[in-house]
Amino acid sequence: MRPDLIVIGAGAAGLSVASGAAQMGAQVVLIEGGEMGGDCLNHGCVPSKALIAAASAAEAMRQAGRFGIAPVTPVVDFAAVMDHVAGVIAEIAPHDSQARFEGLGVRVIRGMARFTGPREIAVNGEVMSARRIAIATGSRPFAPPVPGLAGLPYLTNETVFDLRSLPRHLLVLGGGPVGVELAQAFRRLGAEVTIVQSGSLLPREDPEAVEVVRAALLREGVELREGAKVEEAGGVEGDLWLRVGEERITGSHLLVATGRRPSVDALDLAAAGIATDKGGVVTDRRLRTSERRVFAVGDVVSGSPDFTHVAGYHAGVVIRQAMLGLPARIGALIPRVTYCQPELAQIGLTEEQARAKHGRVEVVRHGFDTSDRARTARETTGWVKLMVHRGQVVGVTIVGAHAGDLLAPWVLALSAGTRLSTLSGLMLPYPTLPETGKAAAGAYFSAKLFGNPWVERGVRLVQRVIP
Ligand SMILES: Cc1cc2nc3c(=O)[nH]c(=O)nc-3n(C[C@H](O)[C@H](O)[C@H](O)COP(=O)(O)OP(=O)(O)OC[C@H]3O[C@@H](n4cnc5c(N)ncnc54)[C@H](O)[C@@H]3O)c2cc1C
Ligand SMILES: NC(=O)c1ccc[n+]([C@@H]2O[C@H](COP(=O)([O-])OP(=O)(O)OC[C@H]3O[C@@H](n4cnc5c(N)ncnc54)[C@H](O)[C@@H]3O)[C@@H](O)[C@H]2O)c1
Repeated sequence: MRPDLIVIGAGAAGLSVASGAAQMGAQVVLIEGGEMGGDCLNHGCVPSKALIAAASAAEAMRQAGRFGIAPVTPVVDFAAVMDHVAGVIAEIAPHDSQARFEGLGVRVIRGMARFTGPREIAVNGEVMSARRIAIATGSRPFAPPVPGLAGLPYLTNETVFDLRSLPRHLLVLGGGPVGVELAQAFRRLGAEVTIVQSGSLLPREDPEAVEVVRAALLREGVELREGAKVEEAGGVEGDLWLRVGEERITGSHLLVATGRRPSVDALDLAAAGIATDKGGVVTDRRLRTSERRVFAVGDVVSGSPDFTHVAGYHAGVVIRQAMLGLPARIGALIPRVTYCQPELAQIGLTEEQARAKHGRVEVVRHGFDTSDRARTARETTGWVKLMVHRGQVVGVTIVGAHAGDLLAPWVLALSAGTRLSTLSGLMLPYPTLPETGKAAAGAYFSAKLFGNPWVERGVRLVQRVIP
């Protein structure tokens, strides 16, 4: 039988394409060369957020004094923490499992796939073709060509969640989202941690928001080495070093978190005539590759940011086209959250991007220190920042506790083109954190209304005429 669709890769992107297509009645073959669930379930979002949850429980014990509860230094059973992490993965795994997909009518093949022609795939010695193919092979951690690094027993996101004992001193090479989230988590669990970052921390994010995160990391004892060019790495297991200039930065373990590279090598895309560049598979905005009936989705797409929600969104774009024959293309609005504490969330343009694109931009910032709910929880660090161009919000940055959750109404507002006046006029329950976003929207108008001589003159006039 010739299937309607072959999906290569059973991570967030491939699983979403395969389940959607199968549930719409298509004949689907899903090929996975590693673990079902891919990076997000096994080595990415799920274990990292489970570790972060354990770490924040430990930190809450240290910080309990602000509530009148005796603060304690937590006794961390690291192996038990890692059991918790593994337990969360195991709880979610059935959703991504071979059994579930077979139950949906998908033929699941465990093996590495490669192209043998434009729409022909070989796996485990079997050659098959399909009307359409989706490449969903994701990405792998990338280690920079630092002399000496390749020979060291370093960790990546693929191995760090297998640790059974807490590193004494974790060196983290790379200060992007992986580095920052894991550095803080390990520090809170009791390790010494040093981040060594070539530029500044979280370089894609609003520098003012990053400053709030930086201050929190430093306060908690994470050592930061920004602007550090690592020239050499060396040492032996348990005693490793990174050389920056004349100085050796030492630690017991090394986590390399210096970015990702698309997983394309095993696919032999040249055999299919599918174009790639160093970012991955080249697609148009409909996610079609240079071979029009072959799509690419998720991390493997060149120029697309690596997020699970992007992978899921890509799947929808492909299913609409491949299953229903409807036109669909990817949009430009991609939210993102770094789950350090305080969290850092972004949708649309940052302040710098908004100024570069629109020139005249009004920026409104409202602090959580004005939120009664934040005060009750003693979590008043951070703010909501709105970038407004001609009355329309073009970007939102939130840094603070629960920033990721607080982003949701702004994702809707920016997607729907909601006017700021609608947002400032909302009645939100008191006391809740989203009130801070509403207050930021209100501040945009109050700056124009209060103390404005024209408004004052108008009010005086109205007061004279109304009974
Ligand atoms: C530590 C960490 C934390 C993260 N946290 C978040 C987060 O909080 N939120 C978020 O949105 N994103 C997060 N991400 C990013 C997220 O994990 C990825 O964007 C997402 O997993 C991409 O899914 P994918 O399906 O494109 O690729 P993958 O999950 O990489 O899946 C690709 C699959 O294809 C298989 N494969 C590869 N080549 C072949 C082949 N030739 N034949 C057969 N199978 C093949 C692989 O084995 C793999 O299972 C995190 C990433 C990391 C590393
Ligand atoms: N919360 C989330 O949604 C989340 C969390 C983790 C990862 N992710 C995704 O995974 C992707 C990969 O994350 P990442 O943090 O590994 O990559 P990244 O590319 O975002 O950050 C890596 C950092 O390492 C630095 N770096 C590179 N080479 C270096 C060197 N030789 N020495 C010192 N520093 C160096 C870079 O300046 C960069 O800031 C992210 O871009 C993101 O899309 C998302």
